[in-house]
Amino acid sequence: MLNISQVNACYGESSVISGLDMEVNDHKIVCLIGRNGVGKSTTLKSIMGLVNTPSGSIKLNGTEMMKMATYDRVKLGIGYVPQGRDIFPQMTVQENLELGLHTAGKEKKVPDYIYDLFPILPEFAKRKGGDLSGGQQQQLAIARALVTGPEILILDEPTEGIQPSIIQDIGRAIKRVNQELGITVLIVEQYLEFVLDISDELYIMEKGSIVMQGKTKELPVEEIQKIMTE
Ligand SMILES: Nc1ncnc2c1ncn2[C@@H]1O[C@H](COP(=O)(O)OP(=O)(O)OP(=O)(O)O)[C@@H](O)[C@H]1O
Repeated sequence: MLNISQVNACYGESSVISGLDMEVNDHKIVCLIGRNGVGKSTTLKSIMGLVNTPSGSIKLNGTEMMKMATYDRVKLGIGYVPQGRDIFPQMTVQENLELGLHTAGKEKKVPDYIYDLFPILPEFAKRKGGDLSGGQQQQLAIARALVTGPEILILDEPTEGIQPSIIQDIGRAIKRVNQELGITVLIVEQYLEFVLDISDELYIMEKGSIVMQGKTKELPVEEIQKIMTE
């Protein structure tokens, strides 16, 4: 379980997140939503140790991560796909995946289930990452995070810049990762329809704080729509 308690995060003097509390329960798909600029990406960066977090606690299965380097958080069991995906465009699909293995200090072989989840990857193994479409790059980025063998997979806006038919494929792959591999998933998203379809639990953020949370099926959709568009 991932526990975030009373976390503050800032860029220089400017505080972006204050007193944030979140729990991501094992084997669930949890989404964090909210309008542009409310602090969703900063929340994920706080979990990964990529932003200054002067106070609070972030624990994975009881282990405090606040003072850990990003590399050690990955080793502890967190896979992270940043916004924009960060694929290395000049490296091949295969090389991008091997880089993921290297990050986790794991053996040199990409597990077969990765290719089963994303069949385009073996097909395009020798293509440069930069030559793939947005949807294909997203699949590669998720696969690269999965080869580290994470307990929890964190995705920042996986549907951004991807055409609707491919969004469905990505949604299906994320559900399989969750259901078949038992990996917990935390997603930051703006695309409400996708979120309502995929998530078990939702957190809604406004100006650096959580304003609503609960089981997706039990939350008032109209109120959420209002928060997202106001
Ligand atoms: N590197 C940075 N330096 C200074 N301010 C930043 C930096 N990154 C983000 N911010 C500011 O922090 C606030 C929260 O940004 P954040 O990216 O976390 O929001 P978000 O909810 O993920 O929005 P979006 O959907 O646009 O990605 C915004 O006001 C943003 O301008």
